[in-house]
Amino acid sequence: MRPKALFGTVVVAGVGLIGGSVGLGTRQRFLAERVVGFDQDPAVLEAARGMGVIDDAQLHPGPWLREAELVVLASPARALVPLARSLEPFLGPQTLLTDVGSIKAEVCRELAHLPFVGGHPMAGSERVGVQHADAALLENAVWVLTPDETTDPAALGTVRRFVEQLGARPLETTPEQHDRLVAAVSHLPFLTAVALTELVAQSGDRDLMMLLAAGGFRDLTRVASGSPRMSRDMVVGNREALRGALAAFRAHLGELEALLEDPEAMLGRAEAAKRTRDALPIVRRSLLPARFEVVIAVPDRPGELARITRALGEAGVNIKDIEVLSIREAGGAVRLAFDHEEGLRTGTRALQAAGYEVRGRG
Ligand SMILES: NC(=O)c1ccc[n+]([C@@H]2O[C@H](COP(=O)([O-])OP(=O)(O)OC[C@H]3O[C@@H](n4cnc5c(N)ncnc54)[C@H](O)[C@@H]3O)[C@@H](O)[C@H]2O)c1
Ligand SMILES: O=C(O)C(=O)C[C@]1(C(=O)O)C=C[C@@H](O)C=C1
Repeated sequence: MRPKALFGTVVVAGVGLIGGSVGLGTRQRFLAERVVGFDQDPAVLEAARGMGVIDDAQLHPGPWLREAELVVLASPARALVPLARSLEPFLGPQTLLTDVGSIKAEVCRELAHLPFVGGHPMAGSERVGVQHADAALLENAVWVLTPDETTDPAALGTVRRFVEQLGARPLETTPEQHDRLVAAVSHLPFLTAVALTELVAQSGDRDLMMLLAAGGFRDLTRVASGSPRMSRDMVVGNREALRGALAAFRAHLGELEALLEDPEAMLGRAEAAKRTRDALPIVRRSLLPARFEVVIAVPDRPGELARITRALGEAGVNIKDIEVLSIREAGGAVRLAFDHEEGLRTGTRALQAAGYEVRGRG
């Protein structure tokens, strides 16, 4: 009784923090019949399979790729184009490609001959690798899509639907506009974090400074704990836009230094900064707490919600919260939260007995 998925086979190429989160979201929300993970590291693939991030694993490109309807490229940015080139000879005529890389102009230019739609989820964490993958990372995140004049509108529509069904919010820009915007809001913050950590690491008072570092230093340097290779690729790959942002930032620092002699003017700047920071939109990652939750595939038929609640009610399981994740033509997915471990176990059994396919939020 599982509704037809959006895709047959989805391939995630590069099963790290972001690729793993895409794989988890795709599986948890029943967006594909099968998720195949492709990575250069066999240990990553083994972990991904163990965590339920992927259904199958592949270490080398090959004829298995012909089945793919969607390939999500999720390696560090400098490897994205070579990775796509290594997969290209094996792709079927129906295969659509997208990516999650932090820079867009170069990858969109180099892959313009393919059915490719550039993408970048504006979400992540300072953690590295598939073991930290979490589908909730992508929920409610702005996900930039960067079509250009070579992009097929139907391909763009398909990738937009995929992103929406993962729970993210697609937003379109050109590849060049994307790279200018993220230079200021993502890449410059990373370089600032590196500079701040260097300042402390190279100080004669390093050990004392590390002890005194409270929220200010920790919040401002958090992204320095992310994948060094991912971050290096991101800033080096966007160096032109980043140079402009760095020049502007240096000018701001210079002005602020001068205002150390002018307390009133400094107060004005601090007040303006507070207004800007406080106006950042609040991102609601998930409606429900991730503990004691399941997602079930629900066919589009009258009375389905009543069947679900009856099955759980008869098993004596209390539903703590319920959320409709996606509604597709043939049905969708519903997330259910229970009070405790026992509710989760009994609820899962009752839903399976009623014929539903149940997935954990793992
Ligand atoms: N980390 C973030 O916060 C974040 C947020 C948004 C987008 N991104 C983008 O997502 C992509 C992945 O970043 P991540 O943080 O998940 O990195 P990660 O280091 O956690 O994972 C990268 C994975 O790619 C694999 N890999 C590397 N080269 C490969 C190749 N040639 N072929 C196959 N697999 C390969 C690695 O083994 C690893 O499993 C990057 O392009 C990055 O710019 C990252
Ligand atoms: O660590 C986080 O919270 C992030 O969202 C990471 C972050 C960012 O700079 O904001 C890092 C790189 C990406 O391309 C997108 C997001």
